[in-house]
Parts: sequence; C-alpha cells; structure tokens
Amino acid sequence: MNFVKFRDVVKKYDTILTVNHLNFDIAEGEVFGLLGPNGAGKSTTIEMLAGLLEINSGDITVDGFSIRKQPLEVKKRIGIVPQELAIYEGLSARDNVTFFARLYGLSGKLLKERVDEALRFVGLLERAKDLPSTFSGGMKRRLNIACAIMHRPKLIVMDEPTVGIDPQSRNHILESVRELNRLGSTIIYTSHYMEEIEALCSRIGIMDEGKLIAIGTKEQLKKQSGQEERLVFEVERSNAQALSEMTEHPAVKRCEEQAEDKTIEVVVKDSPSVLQDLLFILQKHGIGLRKITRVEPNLETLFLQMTGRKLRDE
Ligand SMILES: Nc1ncnc2c1ncn2[C@@H]1O[C@H](COP(=O)(O)OP(=O)(O)OP(=O)(O)O)[C@@H](O)[C@H]1O
Repeated sequence: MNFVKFRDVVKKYDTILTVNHLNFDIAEGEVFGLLGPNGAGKSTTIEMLAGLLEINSGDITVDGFSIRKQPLEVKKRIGIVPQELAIYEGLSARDNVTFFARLYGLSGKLLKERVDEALRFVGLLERAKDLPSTFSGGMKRRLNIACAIMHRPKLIVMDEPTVGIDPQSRNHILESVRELNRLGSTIIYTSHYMEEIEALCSRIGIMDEGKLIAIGTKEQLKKQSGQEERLVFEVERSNAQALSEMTEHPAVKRCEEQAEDKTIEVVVKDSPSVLQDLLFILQKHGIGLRKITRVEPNLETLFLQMTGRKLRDE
C-alpha cells in the first residue's frame, strides 16, 4: 500500500516555484531517500508533509489522511527530525523528550516508559539528567531524534540529520535509521550526501530546482544513467595476446588499453567472478600489476547527466 502520496504539490515563494508539481508515492516499510543539492526544495517538501508549511496547491496524504483536511491525523503518525535542532538548551535531555511527549498527549507511566525508550535508543539514557549545552553536536542531533520518535510514529522524517557531526555520531544515526525501519517505521531521509542515501535507502527520489527528476531503486537509477561497471588494471607493460584473451572472456563486454597510462579498462557484466580469470590471464603472460580499481556507476554521474551540474559544489 502506498503510505505517503504526493499529488501535484506546489509551493511558491513570490513567483518562484520552490516545489514544482511533485507527484510520487512511498510504500509502507520503505526507507525512502530524497537526494538533491542545497536549495533543491527538500526541506520545503518535508515541511509541507509535516504540516509546518502551507501547500499552495495539490495535497499530501499519509496513511490515507490529507495534510490539508486532516492535519492532526497526519501529525499523530509522523515524527519529524528537523534540519535545525529543535531542542531546548535550558532543559535536561529527559525534560526535552518529556516536553515533546506531552505535546503528543502521552502522560503518566507510559510517558516515562517512552521517554526512557527513546533516550536509550539514541544512546543518551546515561546522560538523561544533563543539559544539551554539555553535549557534542552529534549528541544534540541524537537528542533531536529522541524528541521525534518517542510516540513510536509510523512515519519518521529526517531532514539532513548528519550535517556537520563527528563520524561516530553519524554512524550511530545511520544505524538508528536502520533499526527504526526494522522496528516497523517507514522512513523519509533527505540528504545531499549521495553515499548516505545509497547506503540507507531502498528507493531514492532525486530532486533539483523543485522538481523530482528521477525516482527508483539504486539499481534502476544506475541503469538509467546507462553506465556500466568497469575494472581498471594498472599494468607494468602491455601485451597484445593478454588483451585479446581478456576481450574474449564471456563476462567481458569491452576491453580497452590506454597505452600511455599503462592501463587496461574492462567493462564487465559481473566483476566478482571475472576478476580471478582476468588476473590469471595477466599472470600467465608475466604482466606485473600495480593496481586494480573497480569503478561502479553512481548517482552523482546520473545527476550530472540529467542537470549538467554536480550534486555538490566542491
Ligand atoms: N521563506 C522563504 N522565502 C523565500 N524563499 C525561500 C524560503 N524558504 C526557502 N526558500 C527557497 O526555496 C529554495 C528551496 O529551499 P529548501 O530549503 O527547501 O532546499 P533544500 O533542498 O532543503 O536545501 P538545503 O539542503 O540547503 O536545506 C531555496 O532556493 C530557498 O532559498
């Protein structure tokens, strides 16, 4: 069943279409990645879904409820982890989560249980009494997550939750996304980091200038880019016989020698099985090997092809 539906969603600032007729669905149980450069319209989309920003036209439904007509039903089902930290520096970690739990109508024993559960989940139970001002940036981000999940929402929306944090907290957050999904929540995760989206998400939407320019599984998107997997061998010398034997291997689609760089580039169908065979051919002809690189198709290249620009400014 399609759990989240975007139907012709438009958001304008003055005359600029910040979100330009979005139409896509997210199934229950998915980890859906929204990938796009800064300013693509990801946060605007998320804020409309969470009912924090008015939609100009179109509608978004969650679990069959319209954000325009039944916003409270939608909000009950969503936990939103905003890009900007939404925690109170003057309240302890526990009091922060408790504050949000009360907003969701939790009270008494259940409230305490859920607050503890959320703090434990993000690895902050031991620091529950401490003020966020004593926390690292990553710990604050984790507290931000605890505040969004204590009511066990069916849909968790995370807007760039790993920007500017240390690698340990980053890994902790990525692992908690997987765990929340295993526990049954559907996840929407926005990022401009291609690697994160690739590692986490079962399906990906690529946004640019307010439009969804591509959608599909990683494999579908990579296929769409028309790229192929390549193995690049840096060799000590070239040998025509070896090259010809490599070309004739049934799992090799193309094989080209770049004589000036002393490299052989091989486009393959299935690298694990063919690699051994190709190494054997080089060895048989006494060709020393300096380096092998495996070049996989990636979403960055797809983005570049579709927009003529890089996903991230370097
Ligand atoms: N309140 C506003 N008034 C006018 N323009 C706005 C407003 N909020 C956002 N925008 C513009 O809308 C566009 C999309 O912004 P948005 O924050 O949704 O992008 P994003 O993909 O989330 O990027 P980032 O990763 O930088 O957050 C940007 O050009 C931004 O300047």
